[in-house]
Amino acid sequence: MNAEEMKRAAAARAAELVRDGMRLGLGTGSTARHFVAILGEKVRAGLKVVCVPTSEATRLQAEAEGIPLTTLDETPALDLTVDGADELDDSLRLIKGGGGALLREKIVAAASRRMVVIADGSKHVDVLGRFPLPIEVNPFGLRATQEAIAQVLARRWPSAPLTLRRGGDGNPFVTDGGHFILDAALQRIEEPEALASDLVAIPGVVEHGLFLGLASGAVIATEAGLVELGELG
Ligand SMILES: O=C(CO)[C@H](O)[C@H](O)COP(=O)(O)O
Repeated sequence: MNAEEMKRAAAARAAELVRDGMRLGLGTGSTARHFVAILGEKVRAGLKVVCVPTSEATRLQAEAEGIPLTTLDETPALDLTVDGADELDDSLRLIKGGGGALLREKIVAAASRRMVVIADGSKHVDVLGRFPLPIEVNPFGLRATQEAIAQVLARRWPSAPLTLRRGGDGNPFVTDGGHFILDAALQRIEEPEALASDLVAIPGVVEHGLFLGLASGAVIATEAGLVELGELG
């Protein structure tokens, strides 16, 4: 199986968890895109669900698929969110935000009774951190916020690069919420919980890509087949 086939296989397994009447959170990224496509087929075949997308990109795809959408204002509690991840460990701790949707992804995951991660085997790691940690910040006071983050990181990572994410046009990448993203190349995050609480204490930090205690299960597609972690049902 190539990478796309693996993503599709993980998405198809997660789609088996969907029942009539469910309120769903729809993730963002190339793996979540497969899930939304499969869900669209089921909706067109008669499945009744309402969904909250985690990004404008996912909203557009879901609309094109004919999937009924709602908002967290109309539907503040969801049954299940299915989303991809940039990394996950055996304890279902995640790094997310490679696609820049971490803020809405985290709000939607937190509003869901269950969050199931879908990924190919390359995302499954022993220790989080090889993927640079996205940190979403308010553009106001960017430089001051960046320096405050660098000081916090320097306690454990004395020379970790902290880079403002840019789009293809060279301008700063702007999230759906109008914020910027700083990517922290940390390599190994031995204590993600401690880092998470340090980051949220910095004014200007809107959210970070450590998803801790949010995922209840994962479907990981490998060459040898599907591996399931945690609880799917
Ligand atoms: O967090 C995300 C977007 O903000 C994505 O879930 C993450 O980047 C994984 O994407 P992909 O499935 O394309 O590898």
